[in-house]
Order: sequence, then C-alpha cells, then structure tokens
Amino acid sequence: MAVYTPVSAEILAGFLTRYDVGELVSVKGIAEGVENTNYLVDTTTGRFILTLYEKRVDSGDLPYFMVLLDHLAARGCPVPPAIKDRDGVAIQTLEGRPACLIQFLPGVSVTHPTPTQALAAGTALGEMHAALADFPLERANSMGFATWQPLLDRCGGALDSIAPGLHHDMTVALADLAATWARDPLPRSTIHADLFPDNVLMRGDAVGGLIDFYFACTDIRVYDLAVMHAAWAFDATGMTFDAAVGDALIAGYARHFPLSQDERSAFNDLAVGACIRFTLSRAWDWLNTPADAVVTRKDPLAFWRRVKVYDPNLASLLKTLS
Ligand SMILES: Nc1ncnc2c1ncn2[C@@H]1O[C@H](COP(=O)(O)OP(=O)(O)OP(=O)(O)O)[C@@H](O)[C@H]1O
Ligand SMILES: N[C@@H](CCO)C(=O)O
Repeated sequence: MAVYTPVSAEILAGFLTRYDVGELVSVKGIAEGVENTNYLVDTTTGRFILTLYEKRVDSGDLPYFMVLLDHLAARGCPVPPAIKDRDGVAIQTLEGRPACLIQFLPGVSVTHPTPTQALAAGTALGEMHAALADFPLERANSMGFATWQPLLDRCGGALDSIAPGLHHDMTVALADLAATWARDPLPRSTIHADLFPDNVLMRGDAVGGLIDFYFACTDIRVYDLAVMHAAWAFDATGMTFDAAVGDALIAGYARHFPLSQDERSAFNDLAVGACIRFTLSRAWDWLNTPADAVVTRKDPLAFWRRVKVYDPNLASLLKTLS
C-alpha cells in the first residue's frame, strides 16, 4: 500500500469544506501504487481520489500535469481531471504536501491483460497522442535517458545487494544503449511515460480510464509504446513474454500512428531503455524506501530480465542475465 503521509479523517473533513463535494463519508488508503500517497474518498455527493505528491513529483510540475489532464479531458480522452475548489484552485497543500482531489474513474487494472485488452489499450495510447498533437506545453523527461547514468551512479555498488554483478552489468548495458539511443531523430510528442497495466482502468475489454500522468513529459513518441510493451507483455516476474499481447498493443497503436521504418528499427533499443529506467527506479526504491512507509516495493529484477527478449545478444554478455 502506498501511504507515505497519513491524513486523519478530521483533517480531511476540514480540507473538503473548500470544495463543493459534500461531506466526508469514508476514506481509505489505496493498496496500489508506489510513487504517491492515494486515498479513496467517499462523500455525500460521490467518490474521489485524494493524492498527496511524494518524492519523485516536483510540485513545480503540477500545473503542467493539471493543464495536460484538462486538455485531454476536453478532447474526450478518459482521464481524471483534478477537482477545483470554490476559488478555482486545483493544487492544494495538505499535511505539508502538495495535494489534489481528483475525479474517480470506474474500472479495474488488470494483472494479466489479454490481447483484446492490449489492443484497446494500444488504441487508447494512439488516441491520446493524437489528442496531444496540439498540446503547447513542454516538459523534459525527469526519468529520461539523460538521467539514467546519474541514477546508476547514485545506486552504485549497492545494486550488487539486489543481484551480484548488477552494477557492472547495468553499466555495460547503458554504455551499449548510449551508442544507438536516438541516433536517428524520431518524432517527439507529449508522452505518458508510465502507462503500465495498473495505470489503465479497464471496463471489460474496453479502456475506461488512463491515470497517473505524473511522469508525462516531452520525449520520443514511440518510446511511450515501448514502455507500454515492456510493462504489458510480460508476467510479473519478467520471465515469461507474451508476444500476442505485445503485438496487439502495437496493432492498436498503429490504428492512429503506424510505426515508420525508423521507429520499428529503434523499437527494441527503446524497450531496453524502458527496462533500464524501471530497473533503476525500482532499485533505488528497493535500496532507499523508508522503513516506516506503507508500500509494497516492486522487484527491480523483474524489469531487468526483460532485456533478454529485447536484446538477447547483449543479455548473453551479462552475468546477471545469462
Ligand atoms: N482517478 C482515479 N480513479 C480511480 N482510481 C484511481 C484514480 N487514480 C488512482 N486510482 C487508484 O489508485 C491506484 C494508485 O494510483 P497511481 O497509479 O496514481 O499511484 P502511484 O503511486 O503514482 O502509482 P505508480 O506506482 O503506478 O506510479 C491506482 O492503481 C488506482 O487503483
Ligand atoms: N510504474 C513504475 C512505477 C513508476 O516509476 C513501476 O512499476 O516500477
């Protein structure tokens, strides 16, 4: 469960009086997620998500995320905008943290997506990119390629406590990737950058909601699809690859954005990049999560193992993957 910042019912009831959302009926910490504190809030008028922004979200970026959500919602994308208080303010402070009250979207995150669901999710990603074609704001990727080597350095030799040799192997993999990363300029866009199955709310085989835009940024457009591919097309251990799910994601996306030859050629390298990005953020959290945080840490190696599928030649050179 990700609850880093406790909020009492009394404090929350007082907080809600800023809004036209009725009175607090119940509140409960949400079990999923690792980045932010989330509560499910029921009031006399409806259901909401209360998010308190933690570690990786810079409060200076919140206005960007809120404008982005408003832009997508205005174009009919199923995203949850923040609720504005009676003064029109969406970004608040609660228990010393930046906080927003967010529209609740019905639906469930699937643990084992089917190809049919992946087709719908890939299509939703394409629709989102199409809706963002005229989005005017830019934000650098705070977890993009340029940040991986510094994060690897900060994790340092402690990575070997996760798997012996991991620091060396990730150094080799990143150097290998640096030789090809973005060699041919690919189309850029505003991207979600974290569209895992747990950030897509499904209603049966249809997409009911896209959530958790707190890594959204401007970067290589098809990198968003590569992140999704790496997140969706494997089991939780990263050992079993489901090609049908991966193919369905790409087929759905191609309804809006057929991949160019350059994008197809770069796809596996971009996916290796995604593996490195999520191995590193998970490893950092693995090594640094506060002992008193109520959170289920995610396994860094589950992402690292996916490199075997995207670059078997590289993997064969790495002790931790052979
Ligand atoms: N607008 C929403 N409507 C419905 N449920 C939501 C909404 N926002 C969040 N949730 C629920 O809360 C959970 C955690 O939210 P979220 O993914 O934003 O957290 P996080 O800590 O940023 O997670 P992550 O580890 O994916 O970065 C989601 O999996 C979902 O169950
Ligand atoms: N979706 C990410 C968390 C965001 O960095 C993960 O599963 O590791």
